[in-house]
Amino acid sequence: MDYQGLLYDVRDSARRAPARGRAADYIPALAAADPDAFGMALATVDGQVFGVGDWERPFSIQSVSKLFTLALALAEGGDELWRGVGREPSGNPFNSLVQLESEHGIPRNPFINAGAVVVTDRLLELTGDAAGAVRDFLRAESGNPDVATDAAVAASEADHGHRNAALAHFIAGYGNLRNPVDDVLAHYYAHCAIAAGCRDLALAGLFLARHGTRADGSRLLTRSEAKRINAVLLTCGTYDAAGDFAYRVGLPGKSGVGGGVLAVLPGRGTVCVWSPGLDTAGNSVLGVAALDALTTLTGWSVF
Ligand SMILES: NC(=O)CC[C@H](N)C(=O)O
Repeated sequence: MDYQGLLYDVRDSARRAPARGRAADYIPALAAADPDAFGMALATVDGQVFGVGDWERPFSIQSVSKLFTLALALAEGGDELWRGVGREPSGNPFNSLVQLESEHGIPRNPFINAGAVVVTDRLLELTGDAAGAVRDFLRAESGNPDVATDAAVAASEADHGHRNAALAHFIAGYGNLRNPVDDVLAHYYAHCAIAAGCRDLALAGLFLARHGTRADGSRLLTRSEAKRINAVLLTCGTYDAAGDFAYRVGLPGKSGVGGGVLAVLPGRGTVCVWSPGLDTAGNSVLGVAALDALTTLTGWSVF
């Protein structure tokens, strides 16, 4: 398979998308990103990685981090996690408050902000350093020691984080946080504000394509846990656009408002694409277009 040629074809196809979207501006530190920038990396289960465009340039991983917090919290603490967070699509925007009250402070799934706050809380309880655990995992799997939190982005998030603070306090009001709200939010912002490139994220996501096995051959998750994370990614990983993402792309995937999307090709590899222009749901316009082109050209959808 000519992976490099495939990536060029996918990039050319994505670039024909009629719109570019807009960079997220509710986090001011992200607003200046060029909506036309584009990078893509494809990693294979044996650890080879191919790239096109700005595939090594670090960007703010934002909610792509939620995939790693979930995997690490399950690896450390097991199924007990699911007592505090559900596994159903929310059908609401990623930062919505509306379901929390009627559902008694148990967020719908780990990939909306409310759910990720709960997962961050559990990972903090289990490790003592939730953001550090995510950063260290990304470094280890990518082999890139430069993966780190961008302190300016984390501070910008905290300064404009009224919605997330409201979500976290609301959850705490129902007794579903075990650490002080401010500590949980600090770790949440710190893992969202990690800067990493498409190459790093594609390599770091490979454990999901390898059915739970890490780059060094050790096991992070059981085969069954990895399968389940892929299922939750497919149904909930792209917020209230998860149905459209399944329709167009047909892969488990996680997006972030920095413009990254990490998708899993089970048994085959991973793809990470980055372009900061977002659609109204908060997913990268060119990123989704590229993944659509990839699965259309190759037939690699899970369906
Ligand atoms: N969807 C996202 O990427 C949102 C993450 C962002 N850190 C927030 O809390 O709003």
